[in-house]
Amino acid sequence: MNVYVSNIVMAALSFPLIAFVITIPYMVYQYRKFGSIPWLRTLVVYSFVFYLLCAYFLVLLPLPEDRTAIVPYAQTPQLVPFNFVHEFLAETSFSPSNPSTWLATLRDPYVYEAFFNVLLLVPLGMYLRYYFRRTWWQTLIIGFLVTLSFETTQLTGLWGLYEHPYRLFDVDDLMMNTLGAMVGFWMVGPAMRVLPDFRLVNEEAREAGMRASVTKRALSFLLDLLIAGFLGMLVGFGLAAAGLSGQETISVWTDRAVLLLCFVVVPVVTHGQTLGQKLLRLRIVRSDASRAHWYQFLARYGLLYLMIWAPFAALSGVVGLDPSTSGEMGAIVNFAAHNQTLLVWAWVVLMAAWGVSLLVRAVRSWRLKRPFVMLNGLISNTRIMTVAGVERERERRCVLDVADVAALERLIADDGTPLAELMERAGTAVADTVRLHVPDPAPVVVLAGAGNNGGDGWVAARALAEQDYPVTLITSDLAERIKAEPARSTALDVFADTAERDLPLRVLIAPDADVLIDAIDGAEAVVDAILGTGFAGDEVRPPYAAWIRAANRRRFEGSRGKGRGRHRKRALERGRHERGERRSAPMRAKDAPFTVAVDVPSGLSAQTGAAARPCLAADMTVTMLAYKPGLVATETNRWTGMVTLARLVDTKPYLAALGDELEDD
Ligand SMILES: NC(=O)C1=CN([C@@H]2O[C@H](COP(=O)(O)OP(=O)(O)OC[C@H]3O[C@@H](n4cnc5c(N)ncnc54)[C@H](O)[C@@H]3O)[C@@H](O)[C@H]2O)[C@H](O)CC1
Ligand SMILES: [K+]
Repeated sequence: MNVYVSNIVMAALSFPLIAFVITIPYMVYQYRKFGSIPWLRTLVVYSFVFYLLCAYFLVLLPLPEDRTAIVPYAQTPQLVPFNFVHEFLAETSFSPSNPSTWLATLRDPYVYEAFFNVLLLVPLGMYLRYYFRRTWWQTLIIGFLVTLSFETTQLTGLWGLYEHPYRLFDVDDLMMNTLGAMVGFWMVGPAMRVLPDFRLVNEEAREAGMRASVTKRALSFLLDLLIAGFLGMLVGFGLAAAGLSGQETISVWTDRAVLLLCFVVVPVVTHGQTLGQKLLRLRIVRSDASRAHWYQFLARYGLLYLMIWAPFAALSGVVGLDPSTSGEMGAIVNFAAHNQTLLVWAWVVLMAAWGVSLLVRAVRSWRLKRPFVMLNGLISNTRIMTVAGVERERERRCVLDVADVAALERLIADDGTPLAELMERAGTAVADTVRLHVPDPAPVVVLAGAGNNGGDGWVAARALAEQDYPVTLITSDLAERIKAEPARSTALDVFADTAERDLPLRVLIAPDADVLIDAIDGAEAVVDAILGTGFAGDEVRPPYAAWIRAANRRRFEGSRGKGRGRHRKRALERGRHERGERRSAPMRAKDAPFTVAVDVPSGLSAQTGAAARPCLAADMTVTMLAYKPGLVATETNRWTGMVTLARLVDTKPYLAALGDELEDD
């Protein structure tokens, strides 16, 4: 037992070293993959590393003193399966009918070693299922390979480091370890219902990763400094080889040249990325997310260099002053030389104030979730954004009026991609968004209006049902009575498909309030495909108003559970659930379904951003082809939630054509 404990203590002592080594690569990997690093993942990953360390130490330590040591019992591999059972039965006085022998059995090395061998890989099975999302057979294979790596390391005396094996290769260990991985796999199953789902954690990390956080920028800067330091070292070797190593001025200027290369030349070549930024998917752009010019990179990093270098140069100037060599500047030099302590103190205070102001701005930007802008960024009019953030910012700045979106659709259709195909892609994009936020099949309600926005909803409903999500589609009318095209033909298609392929999609036509509320109450996701760009007016007409209210009530008040239908219905009829319409934004209920609006939240004018009564509040809006003015208007994000763009096609050429067309007008 003592050996076990001391090995774990060893692991705990060496863990900080390993953590130190892996932290920068870990951060770079996470930032590249997700854009941000949730603490939960760090906890899981580092605990996993710690666990592996413990496991390997447990099977490999203690090491023999001497490379040539022969540990007798370890020399012949034990290849008989279940040998430990035979040995145990042969050597023990265990009797099932005699309780007094039970305790002794537990203390028997054959028993507790087998038990520990199972225990050893239980955590591995847990991590594999929970964090790495492996299936049972993958866990079985990985568990076996890990234990095989233990046993072969033992058999080969740490891969030849020792001349003879110093621990026994035992088939029983292989079996017990693998069993342990499987036990862990099964054990973690029930816990996964309460543990956070990492697919959602990842999704949130991706959303948060749109921001160029201070840590991410600091890390990229650190990487750049490391790269510049390394290059500087190479240049230093070069100078030494050329016999120029002693020359102070040359090395100062070569250092500056290296900095110029890393912080100005490289960004010019890469259109705004230093190597560190490239690694972390950051980019230097102008404050409006457009491409920055070379002189802006120069200004940005030149100023930073001055801000860092100048105070130190000034300080060393003051400290190095010699009053006896005073020339023309005599009076000043004399003053500085005689008041050095005072000047150094003034310098310290100034630098401290600068440091504090940096800190305050960093904390402020963190609290207010606004980007942290440094002084040199302000002056050079440059910002560091994530590559994804730049993309989004550019999309947001390319806003199309609703009429222009219609014109764009026509251009695309004329070019051979019909509206029905666009609708197919739009609906699929919405279904993909739902699947990202509700990764396992769960009830979904699709509210589909009678226009083409509703058509997108029909496609999304089918796409989700194809992935085994039980979908309830709510429509005001029979599919054949829909007037808009291609919504009508699409809806008929989906309807026929559902019956033919027996998809889990039920269609409710103009359901009464109770049925509607029950469906929404039981949903994990709601798709709002009621009204899109075709909506006009200050009021949403029935029946859609009631649908929107039901969705908002569920969002802000949570589920009322079953059996209180009449109460809910009356409350609904009295219109008491219009919190979403009030000025102050109410809190989203904890258990509210994920609500995604198709193109624009129903009741919100895509053109003006004015919210009608009622207006649906969504967690996310997937808008088609281009941003519309209403989506970027101030104060509309309480209805839209986060807005993402589904391009559907490469719109660039069409946008250019549209621009020409508009100019001609
Ligand atoms: N941009 C694209 O690439 C694509 C967009 N698509 C989707 O189509 C809608 C626009 O469809 P449209 O048929 O023009 O209009 P809507 O469906 O938004 O609405 C028409 C529908 O609404 C009713 N209505 C209007 N005002 C009111 C009101 N005040 N109260 C109640 N009802 C109202 C009207 O009677 C009609 O029935 C766009 O948003 C996209 O989602 C396509 O998928 C193709 C690709
Ligand atoms: K909508």
